[in-house]
Amino acid sequence: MGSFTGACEIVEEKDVVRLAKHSNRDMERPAALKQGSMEYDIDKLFQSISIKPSPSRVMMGSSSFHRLETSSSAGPSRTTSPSKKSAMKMPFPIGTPRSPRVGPSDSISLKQALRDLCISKASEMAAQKRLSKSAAASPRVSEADRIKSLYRQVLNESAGRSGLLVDKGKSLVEISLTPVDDIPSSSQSVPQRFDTIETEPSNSISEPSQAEFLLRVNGNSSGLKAVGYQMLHKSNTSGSSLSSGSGDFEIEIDENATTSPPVVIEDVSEEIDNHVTSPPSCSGSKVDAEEELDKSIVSSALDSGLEGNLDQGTSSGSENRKLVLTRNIPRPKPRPKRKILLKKKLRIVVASATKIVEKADVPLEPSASQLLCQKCHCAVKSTSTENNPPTNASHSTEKCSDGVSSLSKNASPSDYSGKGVADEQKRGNPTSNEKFEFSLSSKDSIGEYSSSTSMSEESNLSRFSCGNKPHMSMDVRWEAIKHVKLQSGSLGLRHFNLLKKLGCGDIGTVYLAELVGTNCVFAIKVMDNEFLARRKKTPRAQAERVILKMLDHPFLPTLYAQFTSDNLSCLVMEYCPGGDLHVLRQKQLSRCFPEPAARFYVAEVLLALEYLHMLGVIYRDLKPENILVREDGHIMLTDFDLSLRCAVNPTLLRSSSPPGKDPARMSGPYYNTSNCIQPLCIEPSCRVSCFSPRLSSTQARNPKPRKPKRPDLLTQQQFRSLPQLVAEPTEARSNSFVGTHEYLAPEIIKGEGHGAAVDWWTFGVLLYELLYGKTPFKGYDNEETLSNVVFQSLKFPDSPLVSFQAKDLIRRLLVKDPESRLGTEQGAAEIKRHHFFEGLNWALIRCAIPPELPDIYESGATEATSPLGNSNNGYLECKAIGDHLEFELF
Ligand SMILES: Nc1ncnc2c1ncn2[C@@H]1O[C@H](COP(=O)(O)OP(=O)(O)OP(=O)(O)O)[C@@H](O)[C@H]1O
Repeated sequence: MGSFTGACEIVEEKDVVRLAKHSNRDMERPAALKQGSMEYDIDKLFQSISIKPSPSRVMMGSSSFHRLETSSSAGPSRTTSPSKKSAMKMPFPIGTPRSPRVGPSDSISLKQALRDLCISKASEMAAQKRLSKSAAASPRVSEADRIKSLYRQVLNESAGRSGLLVDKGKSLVEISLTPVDDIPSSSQSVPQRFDTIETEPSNSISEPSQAEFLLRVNGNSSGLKAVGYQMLHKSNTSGSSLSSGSGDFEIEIDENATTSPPVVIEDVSEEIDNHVTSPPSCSGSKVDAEEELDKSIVSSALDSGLEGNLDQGTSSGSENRKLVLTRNIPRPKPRPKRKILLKKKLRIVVASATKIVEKADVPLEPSASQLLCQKCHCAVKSTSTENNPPTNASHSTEKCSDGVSSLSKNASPSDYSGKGVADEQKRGNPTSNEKFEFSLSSKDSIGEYSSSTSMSEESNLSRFSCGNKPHMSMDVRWEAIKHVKLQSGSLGLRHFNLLKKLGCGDIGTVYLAELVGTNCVFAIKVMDNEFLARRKKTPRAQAERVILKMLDHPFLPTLYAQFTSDNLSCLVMEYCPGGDLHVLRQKQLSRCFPEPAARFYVAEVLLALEYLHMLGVIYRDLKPENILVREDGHIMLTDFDLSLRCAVNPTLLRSSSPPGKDPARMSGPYYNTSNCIQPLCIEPSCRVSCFSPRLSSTQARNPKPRKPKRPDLLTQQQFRSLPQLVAEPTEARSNSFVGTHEYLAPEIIKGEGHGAAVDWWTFGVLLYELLYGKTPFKGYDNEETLSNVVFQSLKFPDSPLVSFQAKDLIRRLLVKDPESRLGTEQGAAEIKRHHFFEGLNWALIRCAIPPELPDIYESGATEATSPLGNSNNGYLECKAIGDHLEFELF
């Protein structure tokens, strides 16, 4: 292009327009050219060009023109030249501008030709420019596209999840995000954030005509996303919801809720709207443009009145950061009423979430989750130290008919011996886990597993494995154990001073132990794994451990930790200083409990059994020896190695004849019609007597229908006619020969298969023993005892005097046919309704004053002997050999 002496620029369209606009000259233009068209503009431009070419120059111009034409068609040299900055700019040879009217006609035709060329070139370039503009996506276009695509994404997501209606045509979402450095890509993060909102129950979010989501998060940028999610999630779990009928949602999330005052959030949607629709000030690369957009939208929101600081790199925890999700649909100006209402609702959501965090954070530093999980993790962690992790000791679910020595109804009493069972076992019951072993005394537990409708060892446990023990959550012993674990990494026997041997059972020895450096005492059950394996009792130990992990009930033991030290499996449990009911009964005058005391104990046992059954655990080893007395005089049912785990299917019974009217079960004259078992009748007082005076016998014989004290309370009759939820393993069956001779249910002895009803049989035996000081079918020896259980009818001694109600309950429980036994059909609820428990406030029995308080064992940490120490006060049968402990377990 050096042939041209001068250069003008064909400038961009708008400049041309500007030029044309500002030209004061009266220019000729072809009539065909439309004003405002490009041709018109070029023509106008050329009118301002004065060309006076010499012939040579004309030639040159022609050749140049030719070249120009060529290049315009093919354009390799020009368009591909790297030296050209822009295809938009084309040097063009011109001379000093002169009037177009001056000059010969050839110059006019040249001018005309040039004008035509320029028009076509300009059109071409304008087209190219348009193309390149759209490809490069000018910020303004990209904003709109991006926002639209985000909106579509969001709406699609939300529509898919919560059934929100998507009005693609009208709705537009502007999403202003927190600092860009938090969010790598807005298109990635936005749906995620929105998702957290949409995880709320769909029915709680109604489609608003105008919706505005405003999340404010106080916190640093790194934690922002997680906190936001977590809190929303928690608010979800807390049952609160984001709801709006009006369309405005405002959520304030304050990470430092305790320190930061609530922030007033104002409506910024309008400002954001304005910003989005106005072109950004400048643009660099596409990414820059998007970042800029994000920043500018947020800053626009801030400028418009939002409090806070969006300093991206330097924000501190105390600074407020805002996360604005605005779903913006054209709407009338703000409606403050709605907003206030919703703000309140949503604050509740966030407040509840915050509360959870605060609560979790309070007790101990490093984190809430640590504390929350500690209660379960203490066991979990200890498990990790186990040398022998639990194996799957699942029992088959099929019914085994030959698993035990089954006694036919015609069998002679002499056949009722454990030997037969043992022989059967030896013959090889493939489903049996354990050999039958004779109990040494009629009160020793018999443990022999056969088949059963039980669950696998660890199956169904996951829901408990991370469970807390809410009723013991304030127990300092959790903290003590956690502290030791944190310090030492794991818990072991070395952390305990063994103070005293509490008792020795079939599978282990129980010690009173003090956690070193604390005043916390525990009962540690120590089991020798080798011994268990040799005696094939490992499954029993595992069963017990699994069940203990599940429990969280005031009348059942709390398992604080479990670990294996030196091949010794240890269960760290709550210590009961009151001994067991067997010992306690021996201490009573005439070796039996007064009826109120017996009623108190069996009532608590009944609640424990009910809970176990609901968990799908059939206890199977009820006896006074396994009922321990806590420090506060209440009971604790222990020893689960013979328990059976099985599935429990809660069923809703709707009976036309209320259970209380069942003639087979409830026909006794004392069967009460007013026992209060519904929570509505609970009186809100603590330390109440859980027994109220019974009806006098005349009253009882002629029970009058009682008026409910309050009209809003259901009468017992009405209550009974309501559907009843039965969550008992009523269908469970086992053929194992387990239990204690004097307590064995007839169906176990007969080997007919047994279920949860065995616990109601043993419950009857227990009540009998507590009241009479002996079991009902005790024979000269075990054989005779078993025979009596199956054949002998129930008799009551003349002394001590026991109420009719007590005898009636015992009679109904000690029904030999399990199908007719009280409790078989509806579980504990049936038994609770018996007249014997009339007036008992079941819900508050744990607050009732127990019959007696035990003498508390003074642990005396200083007197205690550590198993690793030198001194031995005679309590312990263990000694330290280096780092190892030697136990005399049995
Ligand atoms: N938490 C506890 N607090 C106080 N004493 C306890 C505790 N747990 C168990 N004991 C005592 O230890 C003795 C043996 O405990 P346990 O019954 O658990 O052993 P076991 O081997 O399972 O017995 P079993 O032969 O009945 O299966 C019990 O008689 C009881 O007196």
